[in-house]
Amino acid sequence: MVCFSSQTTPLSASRLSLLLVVLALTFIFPLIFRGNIVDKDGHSIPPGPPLRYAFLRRYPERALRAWSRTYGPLFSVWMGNQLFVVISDARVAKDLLVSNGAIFSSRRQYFMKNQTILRGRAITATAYNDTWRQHRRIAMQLLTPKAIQGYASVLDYEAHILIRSMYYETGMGKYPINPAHFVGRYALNNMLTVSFGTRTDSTADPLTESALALATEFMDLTGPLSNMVDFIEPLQWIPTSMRSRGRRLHDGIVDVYGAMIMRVKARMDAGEDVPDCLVKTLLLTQEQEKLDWEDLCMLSAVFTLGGVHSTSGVISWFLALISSHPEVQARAHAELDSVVGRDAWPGVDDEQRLPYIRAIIKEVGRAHSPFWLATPHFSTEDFVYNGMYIPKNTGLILNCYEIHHNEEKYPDSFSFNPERFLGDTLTCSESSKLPNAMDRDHWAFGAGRRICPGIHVAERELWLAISRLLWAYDIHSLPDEPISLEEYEGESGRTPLPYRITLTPRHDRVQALLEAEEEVTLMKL
Ligand code: HEM
Repeated sequence: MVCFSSQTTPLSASRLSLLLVVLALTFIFPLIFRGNIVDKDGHSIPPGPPLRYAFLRRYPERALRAWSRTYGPLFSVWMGNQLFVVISDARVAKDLLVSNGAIFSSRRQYFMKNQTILRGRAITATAYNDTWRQHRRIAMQLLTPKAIQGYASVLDYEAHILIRSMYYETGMGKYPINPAHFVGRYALNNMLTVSFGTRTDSTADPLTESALALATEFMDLTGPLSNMVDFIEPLQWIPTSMRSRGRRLHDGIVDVYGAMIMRVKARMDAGEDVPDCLVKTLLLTQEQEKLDWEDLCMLSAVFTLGGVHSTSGVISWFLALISSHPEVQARAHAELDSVVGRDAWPGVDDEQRLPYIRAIIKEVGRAHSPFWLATPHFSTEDFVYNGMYIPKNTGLILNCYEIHHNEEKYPDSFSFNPERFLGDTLTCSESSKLPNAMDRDHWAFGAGRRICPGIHVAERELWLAISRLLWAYDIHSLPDEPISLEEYEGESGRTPLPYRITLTPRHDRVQALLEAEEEVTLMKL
């Protein structure tokens, strides 16, 4: 029984320190260690590491891989007060993100990406609601296979310019180059075409230069697990440099893309025949769709933010990998010579006839996905999966790194081996709809209702660039500059570290074709 007396005795020093320790532990413990949550039927959240984390800055995919080895294909990790479950198995990914897409298709409102930079817009930052449906529907008008036919000649032309600019820039194969600039401009021009019906000859155009700089800053600031400010709320109230960078990026997007929209509007107002593009669609339907100015700016930016680094990153990885795998390259050259020959280069219609080149592209996407953690989904209802509780408002991470290194599906998964995709005749989009998750080629484009809407155009871009680079060149690394395949840069989008290669024209027909095609008619842009 506890007695209270009016006569208090002073606490001894040792009791006081014990009390302080208890108090400190009561408040600090829950900040440091994981919490368990149990539903009304006693199901616990999936197991996971004992600590809470403020951020996982460098190579988060490696930490997730190690944890999945310990805790299994569905584990949980606390980032501050935010619970994430990490999906490291294709079957679990399909069960949750695809079959239960009605529950697992929202987005967490990250402080940096969603609240500060994109302000809940630009499709990718929008919660699973009617606005998201509306914005995605508008974007899809430009991204379906049928819509792509409308600008197919421009994609073809850009692939031509890519091969030709590399040809002359290397002095017809004499000098090495860093390909990043060339593939960056290729992907940028394709996205400028789809978004604004325009292109650039030089990335030195101030607006395009700014658009590229914004895309790079976006990648740097939006890693799903890399920003402490996303997980420690008090940091959001004070003026940190991260917060200022995020705000500057938001303003930059509105200014730069706003100016680009105004250019299109001026052309339309002047009665010019502006080609079909996202911004034309937005301007023509702005009233009917009730889109405000910020909607317009964010929607017009999203293809460049999402579709440049990613596509150019895959092509950069292709060039890095192919230089270090001469046997793969020799086989690709042999296939090209026997199927399309040397008088013409491969086009879209040749895709099914060149299974090895298709396999190379899929293998690059598997071995070096630009987004190892995809873009986290967010749950909008409580759910129990295999006896494990996934509460409403949980972030779901598609751990592509681990899924792409599943030895059952991809034996010897750390080696680059296109042969594993021979016999796969489906596009990535078709493959994502296969009933058996283990049959899907890879998960680089995400999953379920949020799957990358740019998948068709990205596949077309990759095909045109990679098949023609192989047709035109012998691609080599420099003897004294080995290319690192281990290291990455960028926080949310992975690209290889800078490297140089030589591109030696494979035969005389390369120059003949590049010069003959100089007259390629570019759509009136
Ligand atoms: C190789 C190239 C590309 C890769 C690997 C890629 C990958 C991804 C991934 C992983 C996601 C998240 C999917 C999810 O939440 O499950 C995504 C979303 C998105 N991507 Fe791509 N992407 C690529 C190219 C493009 C292109 C070319 C465009 C535009 C034309 C684009 C536009 C978008 C948009 C708007 C979203 C947000 C979708 C939403 O939240 O509903 N992407 N992409």
